[in-house]
Amino acid sequence: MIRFQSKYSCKNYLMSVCKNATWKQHCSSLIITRSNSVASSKLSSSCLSNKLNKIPTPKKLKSFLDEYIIGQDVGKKVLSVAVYNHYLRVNDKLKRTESEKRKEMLEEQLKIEKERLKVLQEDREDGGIKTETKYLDDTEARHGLRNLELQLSFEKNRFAGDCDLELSKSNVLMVGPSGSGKTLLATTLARILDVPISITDCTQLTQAGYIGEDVEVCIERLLINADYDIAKTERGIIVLDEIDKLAKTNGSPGTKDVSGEGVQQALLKILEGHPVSLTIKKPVNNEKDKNGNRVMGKKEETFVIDTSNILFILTGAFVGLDKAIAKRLRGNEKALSDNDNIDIEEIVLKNGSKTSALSLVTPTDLASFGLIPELIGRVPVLTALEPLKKQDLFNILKEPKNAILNQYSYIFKQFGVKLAVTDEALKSISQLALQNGTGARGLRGIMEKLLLDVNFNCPESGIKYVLINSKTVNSLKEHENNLSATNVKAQYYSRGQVDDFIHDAYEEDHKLGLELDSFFNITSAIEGKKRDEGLNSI
Ligand SMILES: Nc1ncnc2c1ncn2[C@@H]1O[C@H](COP(=O)(O)OP(=O)(O)OP(=O)(O)O)[C@@H](O)[C@H]1O
Repeated sequence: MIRFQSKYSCKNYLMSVCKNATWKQHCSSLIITRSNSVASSKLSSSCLSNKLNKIPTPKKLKSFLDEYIIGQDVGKKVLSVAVYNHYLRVNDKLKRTESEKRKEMLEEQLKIEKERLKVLQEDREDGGIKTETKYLDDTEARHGLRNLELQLSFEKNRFAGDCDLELSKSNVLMVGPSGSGKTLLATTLARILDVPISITDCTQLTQAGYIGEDVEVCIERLLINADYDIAKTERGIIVLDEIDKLAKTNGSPGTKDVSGEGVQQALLKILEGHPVSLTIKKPVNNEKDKNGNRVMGKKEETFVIDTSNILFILTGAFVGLDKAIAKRLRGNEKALSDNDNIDIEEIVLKNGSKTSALSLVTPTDLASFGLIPELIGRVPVLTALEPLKKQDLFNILKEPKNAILNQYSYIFKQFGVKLAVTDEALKSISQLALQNGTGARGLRGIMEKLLLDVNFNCPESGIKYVLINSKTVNSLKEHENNLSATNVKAQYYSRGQVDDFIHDAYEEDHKLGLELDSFFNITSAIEGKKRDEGLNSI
């Protein structure tokens, strides 16, 4: 913020520094109060427009993540710190640029004010005052000059001790089994920070010039998700999913690995931070067809996006990496299992605790897997997500803000059915998902199968309450290999059978029974009140 002593000096100054016409227009609309005039110049606010106003602390970020993501404590912590530091760095960079611009502006302004003071003094000596400077007196001009000098010296000393210090970029690599929450973590962070995000599947990418998508497509998607706002794009998050699929292959000598190593090479520049020029067709809806109907047209436009402030989060399951890590550690640690099953290897640490082998991943392991050292070097923050255990899967069904069970209960509520699922049933569902080895991703599929028949039967049928208990899940298990046999044994109740509904729920899940009891008590109390009020109003 720049303080000016008078509207005159402010307007004059802005006119002198602004070369482009729109700025001149802004200058004339500035509102300045004469006492302690503050020109909230749009010039400085434009510098700040791509700054995150308040970055939540790592602790706050983690507690936000806790509301949506079950387990993965280490991953959440690492990511919270990395993201916090990344945006501190982004803001610091912007503050420095802004400070440089301010210095230039203040220096220019000082020059102008000195000139003015000179003219004023000459006028006084001549005994007359020129019209254009009539409301500036000597004392005010001196005050203004002093104020500007103070501001300039503040700006000059602002980064005095740290002017050679440049914080380097910290992209993140997250390894972890499929369905453990890697993408969910990144998208939740973007939502908390209110920054745009794009997710690109690396298996679609190829080296420029070959059939497939060029690496720049990830920036193009981010730009689209940021509504073509360059400033917003430049502080967004890009997730490069399935990065492990880009591992170098030991193909026959002389053949080019255009979808593996070639893509890794192409990613280096954008990961490090470079301006990337994109020519894309931007939709414009101001075109009309020959019948006068408005149609969505497309206009080719070129955007230059600087990737230095974009946070890249690379994710991948790295199948087999856990076995390689366990093998490496076998000399000094004891690997629990040494078989080829789909379970992630666990390692017993010296202190006796167990951890997934993936959480002990090092850059060397990644290089042996097939990532090129230059890429690994550009992703200094490395973290691993743990395979989800049965209890985690159970919690995922029930606890997060966007819990799967809440989503289904809500759908059923839309067609007037109260859905209740016992804890025993949820445990059996978690067990099934664990056996499938698809992590939390499998939970939704199981729920879909389980509720298909119920969902088919209930709407507009007179059924008001549905109970899913362990018998229901067992009946699904019986039909496990038969996709057409969806006739699961759910319990259905009509409006008059609410007591049976609560009683059956109590039988398998006492807590659920209590919850239903109090739910129906409250509901009937509300209904009673509504009835009474209705009577009173008659
Ligand atoms: N830790 C978790 N807490 C809550 N929900 C989770 C968790 N992990 C996964 N989920 C659920 O599973 C779904 C799939 O998770 P996500 O896409 O994040 O997996 P991923 O690790 O990226 O898998 P992939 O490697 O296959 O892409 C999410 O939409 C979410 O509903």
